Amino acid sequence: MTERRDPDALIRRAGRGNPDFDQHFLVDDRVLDRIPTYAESFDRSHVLEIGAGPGALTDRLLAVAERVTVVERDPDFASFLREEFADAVADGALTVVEGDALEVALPDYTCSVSNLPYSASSEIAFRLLPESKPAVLMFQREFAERMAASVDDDAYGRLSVTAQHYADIEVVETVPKEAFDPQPRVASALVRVTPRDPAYEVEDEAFFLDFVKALFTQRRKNVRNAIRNTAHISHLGDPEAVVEAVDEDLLRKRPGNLAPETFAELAALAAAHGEPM
Ligand SMILES: C[S@@+](CC[C@H](N)C(=O)[O-])C[C@H]1O[C@@H](n2cnc3c(N)ncnc32)[C@H](O)[C@@H]1O
Repeated sequence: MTERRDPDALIRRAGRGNPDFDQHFLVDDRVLDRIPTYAESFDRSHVLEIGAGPGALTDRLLAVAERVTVVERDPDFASFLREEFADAVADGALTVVEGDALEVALPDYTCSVSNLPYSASSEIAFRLLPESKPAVLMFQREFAERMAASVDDDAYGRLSVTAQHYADIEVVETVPKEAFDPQPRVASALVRVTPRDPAYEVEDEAFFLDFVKALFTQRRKNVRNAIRNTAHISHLGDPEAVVEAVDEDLLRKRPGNLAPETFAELAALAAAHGEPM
């Protein structure tokens, strides 16, 4: 492999990151070199990178992808990237989009590989997940673990059910804060996102996601009370009719102990009996 750009030298040329703008740049070469390998099984012909900063990851993505599109909100880093990677821009391998990843139109990419800005990582993840494209994404470690958690894990919750509605989610590597400059306060983790249909049928996706959100606001109550107490969030006109339609054993469980497919069963009963508004 050709020598990749030194991340510290890129930061010296581009300017240091400002933590107030979510700018924690990866400086550990081994982590940077490994990230594209987690996307080896994906179609890497057009990679989308959200938040490129001084471009250390961009450099590694250009080595394996036919095309890379980066979205960078900071105008100084966007113009630095255009200069630093002028050859790749000129031959069409790199497109630099200056703007907010929550607002710009996304290109027709094949997979996303990104070290996300943490304050917007949840919103960006839930912009990418419904696109049904594979991804390798860096999050705060705790967030990554909640995304990937199974029903028996302590970290299991609304985030696990909603993220796994769209894809298989696995934590492929935890990354210590020392791998960044400036260092964040907490550790990070890389998550691999492999889109697939859920193992259950959902007729009305928006209602299902609202219903899951509603029940998890009462994760330690039993399902009976959680359904009764959250009709304003799940928009149910008749929550009592749902309680009557649900099996007694299930009503005694807690939302935090229900597998995604059980949420789907409950949501179907709620949609059929609860007069969703
Ligand atoms: C955690 S840094 C990652 C930088 C680089 N990819 C790396 O790994 O070193 C996140 C980057 O996202 C940019 N950013 C922050 N909010 C953004 C947003 N809403 N849309 C696009 N980029 C954003 C920041 O300016 C920063 O360059």
